[in-house]
Amino acid sequence: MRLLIDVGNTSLKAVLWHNEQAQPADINDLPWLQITEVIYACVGRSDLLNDVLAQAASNNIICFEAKVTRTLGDLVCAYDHVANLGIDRWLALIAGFTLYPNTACIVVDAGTATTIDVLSSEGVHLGGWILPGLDLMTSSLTQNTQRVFDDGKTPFTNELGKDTPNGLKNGALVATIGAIDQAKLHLTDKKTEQKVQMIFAGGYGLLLQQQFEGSIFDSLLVMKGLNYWYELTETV
Ligand SMILES: Nc1ncnc2c1ncn2[C@@H]1O[C@H](COP(=O)(O)OP(=O)(O)O)[C@@H](O)[C@H]1O
Ligand SMILES: CC(C)(COP(=O)(O)O)[C@@H](O)C(=O)NCCC(=O)O
Ligand SMILES: [K+]
Repeated sequence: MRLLIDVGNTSLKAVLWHNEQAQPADINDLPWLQITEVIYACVGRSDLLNDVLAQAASNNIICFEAKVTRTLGDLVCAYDHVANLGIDRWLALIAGFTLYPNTACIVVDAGTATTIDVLSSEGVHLGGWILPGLDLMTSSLTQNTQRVFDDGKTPFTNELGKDTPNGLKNGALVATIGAIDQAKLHLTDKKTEQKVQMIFAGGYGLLLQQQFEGSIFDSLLVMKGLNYWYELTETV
């Protein structure tokens, strides 16, 4: 089985991949005798990987770090400086392109930051945006104002705010929804009326997905991308 690790800015996630399925992994108690390789991606603190990579080395298990490249198969990165694109964004795009071939996609990964990436049906990454995640949007306001406060229990909804906590929370949500709506404008082709698949991932992915009809939430999107990255890269 394969150990897949995704280090974000809030948390490190690990799964064991076996028979085309993911099972949760306890990073402090790994079945090293059954692990064949470690594939990892990191946009957060790389020192969080020190222990696990040292354990892999002492078990003679090979480790691969996923990196962004200009192309991967038919997928083409929008950035000129490809190394600057977050690897988690590239992996989510790899997964979107593989799971929805020949389909234009909007890929949203809503964690510490919310990233929105636009992918043409041919696999051309047209670019994207980086927004503060919902928690960062609200905390930046509560920390930099005297009177804007959160009560820790008000949910994010798309209603108009009628007190400070729901003005704050709902403002963050609708700002994010509005940005995702803007992404659609970059794919709309009146002549072909192409289908656009919206794909959500990350800690706030399910909440955002519920705002868009016909969209999907895939909590394993980045992990699937890691797996595809390895399968598409290894043979080259
Ligand atoms: N059910 C949930 N599980 C995990 N994180 C959640 C959940 N709901 C909201 N969050 C928020 O999502 C963020 C973490 O998302 P995640 O995608 O793991 O981030 P990152 O990839 O940046 O580490 C945090 O801001 C957390 O508060
Ligand atoms: C935008 C991100 C911080 C998102 O990270 P996350 O919210 O998953 O922790 C990460 O993809 C990143 O560091 N990107 C580098 C900048 C870029 O993509 O242009
Ligand atoms: K993210």
